[in-house]
Amino acid sequence: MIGLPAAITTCLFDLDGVLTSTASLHRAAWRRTFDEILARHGEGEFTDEDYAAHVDGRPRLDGVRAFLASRGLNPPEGGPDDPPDAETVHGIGTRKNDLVLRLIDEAGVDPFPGSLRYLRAVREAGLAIGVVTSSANAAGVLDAAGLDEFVQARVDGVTITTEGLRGKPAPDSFVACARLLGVAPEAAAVFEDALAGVEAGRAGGFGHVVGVDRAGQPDALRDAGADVVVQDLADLLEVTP
Ligand SMILES: O=P(O)(O)OC[C@H]1O[C@@H](O)[C@H](O)[C@@H](O)[C@@H]1O
Repeated sequence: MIGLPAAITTCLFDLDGVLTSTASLHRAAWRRTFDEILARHGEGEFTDEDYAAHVDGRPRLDGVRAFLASRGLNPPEGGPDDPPDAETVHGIGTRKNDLVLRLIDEAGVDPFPGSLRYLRAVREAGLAIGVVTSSANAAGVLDAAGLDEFVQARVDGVTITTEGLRGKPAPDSFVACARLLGVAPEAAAVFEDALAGVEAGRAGGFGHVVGVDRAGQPDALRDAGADVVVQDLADLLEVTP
């Protein structure tokens, strides 16, 4: 019993905040990075609402552009070789990445216990498993969390850049992972904690979209297109669809 419609043969999981608790580390690193910029421009602090609306679930540089634009700030693009102190989109992204890698290193990476139980149940039920994340750090996080053994296909921030995919909330990364696993979107379920990710699942025509509410925003997840909202993936083990 995995709490999914019978037509679903494949599960596509977001990583940070769905399988691992690293979402809070990303949010903390973004907050520190942006607060320093905002203070210099006389702007109010970066809030959880800012994170949910502009940054969560999106590729790194999209998050930099979208959030700063929401405060009327539009730094130059710069390039991937910009140093972390450069006031460019790339420099700011690198600054945040240095910070999040340090936080991940200090805190370590653990899967949510309920997510681990759910992954085991999904595998036992014979469904395919993919991971779809905007993070370019996914390989290291999956390895540190000990989750590699479950993952049959992965589309991450590196794939998004090298293949020129549009990031969430566009459905491209989920569609690419479904294609890698050889299934149509209607046969796949999407599991997401970010509003942008839920929107991507809905936009891609996926068969079932599960919103995972880690931030106290069940209504917003439903409004973004979640078919069902749970607090923890293990809640689905109790559900009769
Ligand atoms: O900076 P990274 O590791 O490539 O991650 C990009 C984004 O990945 C998403 O999974 C997170 O929700 C975002 O907070 C993060 O900004």
